[in-house]
Amino acid sequence: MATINFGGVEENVVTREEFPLEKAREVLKDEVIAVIGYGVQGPGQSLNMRDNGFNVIVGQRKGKTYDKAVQDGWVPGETLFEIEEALERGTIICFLLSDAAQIELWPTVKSYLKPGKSLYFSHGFGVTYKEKTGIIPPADVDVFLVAPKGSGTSLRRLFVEGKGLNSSFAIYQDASGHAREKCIAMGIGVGSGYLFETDFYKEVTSDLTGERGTLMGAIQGIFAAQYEVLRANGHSPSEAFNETVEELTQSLMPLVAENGMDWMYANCSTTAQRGALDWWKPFRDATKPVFERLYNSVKSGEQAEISITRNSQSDYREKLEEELKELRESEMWKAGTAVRSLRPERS
Ligand SMILES: NC(=O)C1=CN([C@@H]2O[C@H](COP(=O)(O)OP(=O)(O)OC[C@H]3O[C@@H](n4cnc5c(N)ncnc54)[C@H](O)[C@@H]3O)[C@@H](O)[C@H]2O)C=CC1
Ligand SMILES: CC(=O)[C@](C)(O)C(=O)O
Ligand SMILES: [Mg+2]
Ligand SMILES: [Mg+2]
Repeated sequence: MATINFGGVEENVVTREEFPLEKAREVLKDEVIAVIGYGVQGPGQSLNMRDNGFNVIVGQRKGKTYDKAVQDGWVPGETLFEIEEALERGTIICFLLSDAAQIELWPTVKSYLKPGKSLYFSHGFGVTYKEKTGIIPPADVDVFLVAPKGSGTSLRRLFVEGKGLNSSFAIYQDASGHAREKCIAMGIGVGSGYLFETDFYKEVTSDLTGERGTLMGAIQGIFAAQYEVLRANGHSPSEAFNETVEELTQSLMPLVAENGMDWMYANCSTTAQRGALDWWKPFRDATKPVFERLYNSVKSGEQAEISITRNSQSDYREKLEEELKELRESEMWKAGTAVRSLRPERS
């Protein structure tokens, strides 16, 4: 493992240089990797592994996503199966159903986990909250996770562009004595940039915090707050949207991604820099109590409970769709649709 200094703290990470694809292929050469579920992570991970030369099959119940798998080149009866058949054939079972659906399917999955097989997750959820999920793997299988730090959609896109998403990895149970190398080989296979080590509990608590926080929840909250203030003060939707979202995603965040916050600042006016440097701390102080409340709610298991209860309801998809529609049809995001359609490359 390479030891890298992350802002003063040394961490061990696995890079593609030290664990090249050929090594990953060698480690997994006798394995049949069964990707169960073809939602968001399923396609990204299975297609990347297939293109990387691994022996991959997909298990998906019939329906829209099954059809999508066929369109993506998975062949019924050869590389695409009903879930139970894929579970039977697979030696590494990648449990990539939604976290709530994993609970329902667990008894079935468990019945196929013969000694020597491996159980792979992309989230620490099921095992960490085992009192709520009932997911308790048998002692004679390897259990590990690789959690790409981003959407399965980006995992695939970046792979196709020759780039990668960073992933965390963790070993929960090493029955064979080879869990670690199998896990890292899977991480390389799915198209990770570098891999950093964690445990199931830390993965799930940081992940639930991140997606509720700056990655998804907080960002929408802060966008909405600024947009509303601008609109209340007479600014047009176009002006408010551009000054809240479009400039961030199109101009400034790519600069942050490339070289960090200070570099983005340095590429803006001194007027902007003066203001940003004065205002970031008040925003930090105002939101920190909310982040603390969020973290405590994750830590206590409350967020997992909500997620399981809500996402296990039979009409959860319709309800999610209603809430997404409310966002989509808010003035801010309708303005966004119009703004995007006017981007030169789209019009
Ligand atoms: N969405 C993402 O990009 C990310 C997801 N993860 C984790 O990866 C895992 C998979 O998540 P997603 O890809 O988002 O899942 P998803 O919500 O897209 O669902 C995956 C599949 O589950 C199937 N499914 C749902 N209910 C079922 C049932 N009762 N029986 C049989 N099949 C059923 C659906 O047909 C779908 O193909 C989760 O543990 C998630 O936390 C981790 C990182 C990012
Ligand atoms: C994309 C990702 O990593 C998330 C936000 O944690 C998720 O989809 O669960
Ligand atoms: Mg995540
Ligand atoms: Mg997540």
